Amino acid sequence: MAASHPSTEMAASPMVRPTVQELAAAGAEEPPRQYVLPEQDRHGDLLAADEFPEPIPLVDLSRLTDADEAERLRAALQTWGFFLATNHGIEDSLMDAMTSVSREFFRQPAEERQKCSNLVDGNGKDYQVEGYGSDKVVSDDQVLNWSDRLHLRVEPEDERNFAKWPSHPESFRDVLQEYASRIKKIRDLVLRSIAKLLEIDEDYFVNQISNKAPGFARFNYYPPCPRPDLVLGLRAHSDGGLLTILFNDDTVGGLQVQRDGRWYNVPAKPHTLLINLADCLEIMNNGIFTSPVHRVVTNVEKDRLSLAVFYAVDAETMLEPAPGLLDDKRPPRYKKMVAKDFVAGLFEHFRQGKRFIDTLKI
Ligand SMILES: O=C(O)CCC(=O)C(=O)O
Ligand SMILES: [Fe+2]
Repeated sequence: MAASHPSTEMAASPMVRPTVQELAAAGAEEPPRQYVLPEQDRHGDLLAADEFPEPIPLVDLSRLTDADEAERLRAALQTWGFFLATNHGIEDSLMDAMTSVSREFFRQPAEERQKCSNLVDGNGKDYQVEGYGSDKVVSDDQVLNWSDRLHLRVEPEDERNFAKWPSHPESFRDVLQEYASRIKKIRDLVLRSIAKLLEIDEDYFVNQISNKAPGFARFNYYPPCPRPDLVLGLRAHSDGGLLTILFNDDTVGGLQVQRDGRWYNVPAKPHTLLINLADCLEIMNNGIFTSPVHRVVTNVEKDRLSLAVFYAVDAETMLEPAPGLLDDKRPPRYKKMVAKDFVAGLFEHFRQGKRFIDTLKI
């Protein structure tokens, strides 16, 4: 089942337990039972998903002012809710540096990684939103994801908490800061282009992002798994915020997207960015473009890394369809809700394997 997964995580009382990376390194033949999906949710093997149908939704960001490229964006969003961005202006060298510092972080010995732990005082009872760790256990019947992550706030800039940012490799901080400042521009370009497609004020969505609105970088690390047929690297979900910019491993597949009840392997291309709509933007555009449900499967041999940056709105923002999209013939399709209540609902629904946005549909 699909859930909306928030960019921040549930406050809870986790048990101290090995990270998935440590489990994988220990070489067990079977994943521990907490990771094993109920039978009806298993996905057989990687072939359970179809190959991605042509054409792959590629959008050239340097040409978005051209009508034909804007139409490609519309087609991609209508069909998939995401696209692969080319000519986004970030040099290959910066993207390669981002990959390399991320890899280096996860390659360090566990004690080094734990210096960024999200557990408060390492006591295993309290944890903070930012930092390194795996899923938090909040109930006995929770099915855990076969992945670990490093979760860091990148927006607003003055709320970056460098105490949680890795100090090794040394360049990590500079590279992430540079990358974050570059993709923020891409965020605004894409939000403006979407508003234009919808024929509303070009700045409508950008203006929903106040200077307090959070942006989180989430480095996902998926270790190899001895039984990829039994687990998911990341359970089916849609992203809870406004827009997500994903920098995906182009050498190891695993991301799948759902359309009309079927799963498709999402293609990855070197040095492209995958940009997807998230739930709050689905509400704001009154469901014309929807937030895609996706998941990650693992494989026996290779580890996989991705970097998702989630852009959200400020807690006090009212989530509602843009007034410019409503008239007698186009009534609102979603109930209004303050963003902080939406985020609170996300947590609970994600835990239950449901999408909170579905409960707002009129
Ligand atoms: O690892 C991926 O490709 C996707 C990650 C993702 O969906 C997420 O972090 O929300
Ligand atoms: Fe996601």
